[in-house]
Amino acid sequence: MIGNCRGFHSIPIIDVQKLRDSGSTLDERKRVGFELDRACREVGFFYVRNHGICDDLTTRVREMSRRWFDLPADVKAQIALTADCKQKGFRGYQALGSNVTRYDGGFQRDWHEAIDLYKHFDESHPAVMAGLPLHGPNPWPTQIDGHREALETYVQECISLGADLLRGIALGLQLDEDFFGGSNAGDPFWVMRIIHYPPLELSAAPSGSESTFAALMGEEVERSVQLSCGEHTDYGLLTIVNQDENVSALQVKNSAGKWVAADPIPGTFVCNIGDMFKVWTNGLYQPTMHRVINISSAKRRISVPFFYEPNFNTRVEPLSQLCGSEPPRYPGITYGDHLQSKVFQNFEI
Ligand SMILES: O=C(O)CCC(=O)C(=O)O
Ligand SMILES: [Fe+2]
Repeated sequence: MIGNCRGFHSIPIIDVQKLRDSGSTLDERKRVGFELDRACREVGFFYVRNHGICDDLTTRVREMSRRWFDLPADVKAQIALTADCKQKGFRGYQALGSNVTRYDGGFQRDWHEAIDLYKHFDESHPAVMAGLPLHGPNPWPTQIDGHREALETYVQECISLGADLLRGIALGLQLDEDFFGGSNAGDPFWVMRIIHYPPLELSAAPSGSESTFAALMGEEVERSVQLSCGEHTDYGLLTIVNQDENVSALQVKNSAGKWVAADPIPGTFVCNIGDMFKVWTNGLYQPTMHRVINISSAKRRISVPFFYEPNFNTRVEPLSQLCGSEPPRYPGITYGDHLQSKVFQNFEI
């Protein structure tokens, strides 16, 4: 039951006000759900407007993070993700070039620095005491006044928006409106990456400046070419990206292999679906390949993707109503196992 035609050339913009409005009718929410469902089948990306997160907070999160990345390397290193952190929840700062994108038979270093944060667990939490993988406290950045507080508020807002969007998508899939709540994704094992992409230094890139530039502007990019973030799909359910308003860098691949720009649109977030939707919908929704190339100007770029994920222990399996009479196309998977298999390969530190 594959209903997607993915030769898109643009990314739809969806007004999600009715999903947030406590006075909305089920029919009104279903109408938004149908638009989301169509975007998920045909593109895998969509912009949301009237999402309810105030622009001031969204901008403050980026501006404070920009100032944080300006701090000296030794200060940033105070919250560095080190080999030791792998035992302590995999959170922290990664310097330029320590993050990698894996390809068959190799990897490519991404040209960005970042702070990774996850759902927070105090040291005394039983899951941390028991040594559960990826469970631990967040090393919140505290050097810029108000940064931590802004990030914590922003996380709560993203959880609330993510839950609203997932209720809409559930309706679009003709599932119970609360399907993605409770033991499925009602206690999301969220991830937030705060990312700084300096402009790509083309002359320093491995295959030489002019040919590198030509390759970056063309449809195919050689693996040796340095990218801000290599081509990938996201691991979980739903990603909500807060990106700088004046830089064009995020690109989305359509079925013809063409890259479609997901440029910032003021007042919106660009959102995309991840691998877990592919499994739950038995392939009806396919996560779309995307990459980041910051070459548009000498400007650096800040983006803060928030990943709304299933609960850590959720078993994700193709839904029988989406399999019809066919056997499921994908094996079931426990979200926490999938996350570990991905995260443990992401760093060369
Ligand atoms: O920076 C962006 O726009 C998106 C980054 C991204 O795709 C990711 O971190 O998964
Ligand atoms: Fe991504």
